[in-house]
Amino acid sequence: MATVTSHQFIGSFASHSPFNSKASHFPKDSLNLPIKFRQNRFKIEATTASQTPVLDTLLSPSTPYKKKTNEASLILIRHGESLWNEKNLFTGCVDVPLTEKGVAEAIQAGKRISTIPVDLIFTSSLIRAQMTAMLAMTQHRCKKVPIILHDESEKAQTWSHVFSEETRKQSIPVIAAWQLNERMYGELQGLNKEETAERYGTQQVHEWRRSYHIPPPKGESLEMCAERAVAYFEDKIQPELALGNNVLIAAHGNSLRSIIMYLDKLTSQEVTSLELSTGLPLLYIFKDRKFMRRGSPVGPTEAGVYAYTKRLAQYRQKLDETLN
Ligand SMILES: O=C(O)[C@@H](CO)OP(=O)(O)O
Repeated sequence: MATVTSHQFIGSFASHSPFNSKASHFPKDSLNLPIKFRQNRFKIEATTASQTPVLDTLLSPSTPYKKKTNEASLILIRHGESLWNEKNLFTGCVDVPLTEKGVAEAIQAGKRISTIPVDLIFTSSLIRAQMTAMLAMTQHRCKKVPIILHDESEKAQTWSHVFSEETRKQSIPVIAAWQLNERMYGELQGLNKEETAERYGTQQVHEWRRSYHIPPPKGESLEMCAERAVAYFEDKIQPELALGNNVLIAAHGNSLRSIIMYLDKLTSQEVTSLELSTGLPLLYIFKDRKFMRRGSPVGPTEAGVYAYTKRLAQYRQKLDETLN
């Protein structure tokens, strides 16, 4: 698989959001995704001169453009409870914020990962995932500032330029990608889950919610969701891990289920029983091109999580030395 440096990668992100004005003019395919994105699924786009300033702004020379190690951490966090989780409504791609409980969950998740290295953050384009990533990072002991990249236009790049090298070093780039969005729930969006089960039957609704192949009415099946979320992971996130960059992904129940299915090599049958709690971080180590699941870095198991790799233990020791 082709790899791409952080530099190329972030430069190529600008044109990938169907929610930006440029992208909305592209013709759509049967999934209502702009055809351009499907055709480019495995293609890494070259960086153009006009796409570089945001990257120059946010990635300092100390940020690795070249491989520095064969090991990297990958943290996955499902967003904290949203206002529609609280109301038990199908949410999908509807963009609703976190509840107070969701905010607390995101902060708690941040405490759990506060000594795991993070060089790069990916979120979906939905506010609940972005809030979760940002709130979690307020707890990180590295004290770096997560900064959302805005390269949807040349003006957005220029106007968000940071002029201090020192400040850049204290920043973590955040890339928002629609491909990591929650599965599009079609005509179920906004409906109450319990009422929908009463109307269509528990079995039918369970199949819509958890089966791999069966889509909800006019929505995406997990398989369709995986097609864009896993493709994005393989094309854009995995190359960063391969370069030794530590990555945090804040996304959604189903986009993360599809990514975990890929990481853990689950079958379409096994994934039906995979449930993710809101605000619970999961840690993977990417080493020698393999993903090793390390569970959730929390309380009693924390020592175990750190014991898994020398590199994590060293990072933590360095934080202790700097901050104590
Ligand atoms: O409503 C949704 O978008 C999702 C996640 O909250 O629901 P489900 O649990 O059915 O996948």
